[in-house]
Amino acid sequence: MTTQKETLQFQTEVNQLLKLMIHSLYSNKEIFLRELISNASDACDKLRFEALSDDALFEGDSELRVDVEFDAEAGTLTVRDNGIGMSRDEVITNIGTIAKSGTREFFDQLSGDQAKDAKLIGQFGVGFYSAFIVADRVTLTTRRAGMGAEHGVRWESDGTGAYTLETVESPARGTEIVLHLREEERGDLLNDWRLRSIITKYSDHVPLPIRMRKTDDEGKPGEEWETVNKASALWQRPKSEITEDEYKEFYKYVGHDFADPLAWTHNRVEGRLEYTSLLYLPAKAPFDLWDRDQVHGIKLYVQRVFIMDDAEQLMPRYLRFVRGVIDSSDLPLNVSREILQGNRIIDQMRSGSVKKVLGLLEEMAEKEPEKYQTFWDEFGRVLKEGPGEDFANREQIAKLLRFASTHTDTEAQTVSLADYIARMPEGQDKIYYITADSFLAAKNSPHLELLRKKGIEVLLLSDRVDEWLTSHLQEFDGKSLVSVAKGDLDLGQIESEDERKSQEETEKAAEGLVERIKTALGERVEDVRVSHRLTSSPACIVLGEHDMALYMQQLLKQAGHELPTAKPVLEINPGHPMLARLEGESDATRFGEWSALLLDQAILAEGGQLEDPAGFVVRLNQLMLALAN
Ligand SMILES: Nc1ncnc2c1ncn2[C@@H]1O[C@H](COP(=O)(O)OP(=O)(O)OP(=O)(O)O)[C@@H](O)[C@H]1O
Repeated sequence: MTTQKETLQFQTEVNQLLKLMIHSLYSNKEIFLRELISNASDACDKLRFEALSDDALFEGDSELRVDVEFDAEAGTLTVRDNGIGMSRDEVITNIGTIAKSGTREFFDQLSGDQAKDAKLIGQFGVGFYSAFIVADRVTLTTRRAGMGAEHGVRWESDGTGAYTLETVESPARGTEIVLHLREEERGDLLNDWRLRSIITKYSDHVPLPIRMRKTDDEGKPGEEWETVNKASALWQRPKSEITEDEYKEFYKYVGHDFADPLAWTHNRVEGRLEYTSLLYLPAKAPFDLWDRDQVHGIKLYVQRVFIMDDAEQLMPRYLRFVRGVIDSSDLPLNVSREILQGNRIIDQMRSGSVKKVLGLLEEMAEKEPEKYQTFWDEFGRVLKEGPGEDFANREQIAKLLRFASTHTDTEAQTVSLADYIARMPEGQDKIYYITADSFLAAKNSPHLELLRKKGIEVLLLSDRVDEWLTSHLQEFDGKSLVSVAKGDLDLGQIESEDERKSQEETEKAAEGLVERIKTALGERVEDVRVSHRLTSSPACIVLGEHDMALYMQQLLKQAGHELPTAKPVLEINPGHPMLARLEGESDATRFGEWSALLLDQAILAEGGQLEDPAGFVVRLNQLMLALAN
């Protein structure tokens, strides 16, 4: 049975991606085979998982495999699997559109420079479309496991804008992809030896047989099939027998990555619990890393049999960049996602694996600090979610954190908490930090004035996650972390008795001014007081110790959250000429306007938003005019 052919258009992004891929990946064209085999193997894994609860899906054939064959005369190369297959709707969504999160960011970052773009595509994931690097027409025929033979689907395209779709009779479940090779590729690729060597190079470790036809004495493919790859579970082999290259290739397969991994840890745990884990750190962050709901990269196996992908129970979110496999000897083979929830074995494997990853990072930070820095630059912001998420490992994660600080005054996050403590002068017993919505806002914050003058280092935190981090990490190595923008700034022993005295005197002398400003600002402020932290700015806003930074409040409000409005405390610097001027102002209205200006600019400097920005502008203009006269 064949229905009429329907022609459908690719999503615009697919067209763009196709063009780009053909141009920038040509020099590495043979990877198309790895991509197609990888998809085929994933499809087999999916079938195995679904069949756990419905054996009938195997349709009597549970020996999952990928076959590769070619026809030199027809100029075709075929990759066939007996995996899950796709329904018509699935073909349209999976093959005609890109539904990945991070797609927009990806297109935004493209530069037109082929080498750079090739790297980006690698990170984004090349997948099925890489077939068009070598083929000028691709025919995909598929039938979903469990559906009748009449539900086969044929998809065909020349990779330029549109594809056709028709329903076909398809007795075999799974997917067959026929590549009609470009004329100039045929000589190179339609060759038994060449294809076998590509398969061994890229897919040796795929834990599923990849077969080709046995050749006769003349090197022509015959009727019988033979397995070309090792098809064994790499992670079950002894470490000493696995080469670096094998580890790297295996990573590209499990991690769906194009580039080599940054590091890995391979462990066999024996005793009460038995499992093997092979966990990788990627070198580059994928485009959807910021999506906290992004799938997780751990494949779960039970006694070498694939169970499921993206087992989120095996890695916490703050380690969602980790890729790899965990193979358990203790779980039952018919385990389901539901069983994994709250399962004791899973919990123990998870905490063991987290320890391994943190250990790997710790060792790298210690022995290869430059390499660790590249890791931090890619994934640091994700790791910062750790102390809030993983209480048990808080100390260990805290050791791995890196920050910008006033010590270097650059945006690079290179300072560890231990570095900071090692530099603390005598008398300092706290770790000072400031959070802001940009590095410059943090660096130039008026709150740092006094500390800078005294040569006290302050960590400059400007990642979104930093407020969350500091609300969960209140202590490190017995020293509390203190925001210099919140609460009373307690400098402890750093301040001398004389300084304290002179501060008290200043406060006394300014009592009258403080009262007048308080009255003028009324309900807008919680309190007005003399500042301790300012040396060159006239005023600043201070939040309660447990209040959220103004820029964060802003963000949450924009996202539709209802927040109680915490009123700020205004701190003034009576030594500043502006305050001296204010003090001399006897006109009550003018005094009120000036006080409001002082408050508004302090809010702005904190990254807050004014309730009445137009009023602020009017007041500012009046002031400028007054000065001009
Ligand atoms: N042989 C296949 N059998 C069943 N489904 C397939 C097959 N090949 C591709 N698909 C489906 O098409 C989707 C898109 O494939 P594609 O290779 O473009 O991206 P991907 O595999 O999701 O990610 P990546 O880009 O990292 O490889 C797959 O997620 C899968 O659902």
